Amino acid sequence: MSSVRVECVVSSGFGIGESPVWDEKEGALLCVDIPGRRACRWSPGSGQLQAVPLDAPVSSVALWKSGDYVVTLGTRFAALNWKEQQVTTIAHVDKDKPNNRFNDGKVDPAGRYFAGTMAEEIRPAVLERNQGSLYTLCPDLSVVKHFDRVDISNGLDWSLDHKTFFYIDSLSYSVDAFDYDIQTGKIDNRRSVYKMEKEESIPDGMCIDMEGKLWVACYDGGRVIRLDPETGKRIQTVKLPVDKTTSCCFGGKDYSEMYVTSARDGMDKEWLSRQPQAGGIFKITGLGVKGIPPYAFAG
Ligand SMILES: O=C(O)[C@H](O)[C@@H](O)[C@H](O)[C@H](O)CO
Ligand SMILES: [Zn+2]
Repeated sequence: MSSVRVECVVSSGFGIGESPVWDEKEGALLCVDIPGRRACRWSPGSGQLQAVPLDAPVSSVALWKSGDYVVTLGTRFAALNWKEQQVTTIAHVDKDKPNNRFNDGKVDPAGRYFAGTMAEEIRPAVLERNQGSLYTLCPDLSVVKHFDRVDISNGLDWSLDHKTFFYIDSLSYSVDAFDYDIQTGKIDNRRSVYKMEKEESIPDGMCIDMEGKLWVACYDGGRVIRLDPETGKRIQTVKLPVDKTTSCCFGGKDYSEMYVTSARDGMDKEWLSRQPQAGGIFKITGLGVKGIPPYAFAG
């Protein structure tokens, strides 16, 4: 058994840190601060955290074949030119729902950008229910809506054979699977593959490893858990020193390290004084399993 080590690598408090993505070309970790309205890039070499301020809550960031990034910003899909700090709107969703915003998003193995929406929260996990939908931004820049009546659209990833799409609507306390058609990007046959245990609290961001197992960040659970979607069993738990763990991805050399984002919003003074690293970014080493590189938007 390798020895698992958890280290706080960025302590500058993210309101809600989210959407960690390893940018291999830059050797850096991308992520966002949703209420802080900034897209961030952290370089392990220099330890430098760069940030691009944006004009709306930014909930996910993805690589783009063009060399720019794509982000979900408010209820828009947008292009982000990092160097020029310039944002261009690509498409607009939920136009009839002014209180909505995008939440988590990720690119599928064919280069489609999947992202879902939710009503803005009154406080963590408290919001108007059923307001969200799941969307895809296709490489031809058209948008497809898969379904609505989502509470908090969250973690997503695809099986290694691309035949299954995994998805989390946080307030269902379940990790779900759909049949996935990589040719068309269509999803079908929804079922639950894991029900959260009480102490695991709310399922949030998620990623898959090289063995096809799922890692889920547990919001208010202070941990990431490794699940076998075939058996529906939890295989491993890694605890973190903060309760509001929001998402995870693999990165670093050969995708052998895991990065975990966290949030500090919704914590009072006393809670924050017990968990001063809340809102930080954590690196986990020694997991003994690697991840896979993120896909880039093909538009
Ligand atoms: O990180 C996210 O995905 C949301 O934007 C957060 O708001 C939390 O998930 C939510 O509060 C937990 O239920
Ligand atoms: Zn999330």
